[in-house]
Amino acid sequence: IVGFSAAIGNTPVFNVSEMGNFSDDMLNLDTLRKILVREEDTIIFSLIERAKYPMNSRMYDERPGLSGSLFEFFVKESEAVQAKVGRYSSAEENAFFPDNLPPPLLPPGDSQQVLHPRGASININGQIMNMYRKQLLPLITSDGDDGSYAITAARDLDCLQALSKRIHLGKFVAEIKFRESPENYTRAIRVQDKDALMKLLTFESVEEMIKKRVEKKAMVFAQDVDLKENDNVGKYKVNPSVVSRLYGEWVIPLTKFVEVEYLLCRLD
Ligand SMILES: C=C(O[C@@H]1C=C(C(=O)O)C=C[C@H]1O)C(=O)O
Repeated sequence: IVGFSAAIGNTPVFNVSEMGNFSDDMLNLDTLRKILVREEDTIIFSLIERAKYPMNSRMYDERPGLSGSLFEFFVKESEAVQAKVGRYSSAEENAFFPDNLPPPLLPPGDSQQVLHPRGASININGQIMNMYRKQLLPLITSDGDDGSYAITAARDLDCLQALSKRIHLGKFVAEIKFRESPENYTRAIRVQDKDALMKLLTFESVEEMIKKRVEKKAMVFAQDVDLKENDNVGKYKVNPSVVSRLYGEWVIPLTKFVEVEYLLCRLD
């Protein structure tokens, strides 16, 4: 069952997996883009929270007896409990360790299938984990180890889940674009032309706006707030240009990668 739930402010936009109240006229690019804009806040705040702690790299080292690192153990166990409460019954949620997850305790509600079933199973969390650990973390944390592994792992998981959700929402974006222009997409899908698909789904002006907006948001969210004027100008908990780079180099390209992968199997 492939559901989808999201909200803007207090207004649910899609709440399919829980309520089954999806209607086709709610699935449009405008609405989805508003959801992506709101996800920017979640991503930036989660980065700010992680940046409170140093790198804590020992947490990511293999531990004898754990068959992996302390961090992997934390993510696997957290995902197992979240699976039981139904997290992965929503189509925008993908696990980082999807094998052997326990079933939900409650059966998923009646839910409308929005995505093509083949595309629904696309999961690029391996790539997201790699980017996050190897490239992003060193840019937002200081060197060092303060031993606070439980909280650091929890903050990492918040960042990873926020990034993963944003990037995998690309499947819904792709489905909408396909429905809005089926002839053009069908032509490219039939010959499996990835470059043509990439060109069709790309809106450069939207991407430019996003990169500027997330930098501006980071300047607002990551500043130290003080009652004295101008005391903290230029001091940020997370560097705004890193946030813009995160979007330009990783978040947007990976979202588009998901869109292309989804479209390639849209007609299977
Ligand atoms: C997500 C979309 O598709 C593409 C990817 C974008 C993104 O990841 O933010 C933005 C514009 C498009 O090039 C979209 O059109 O909104």
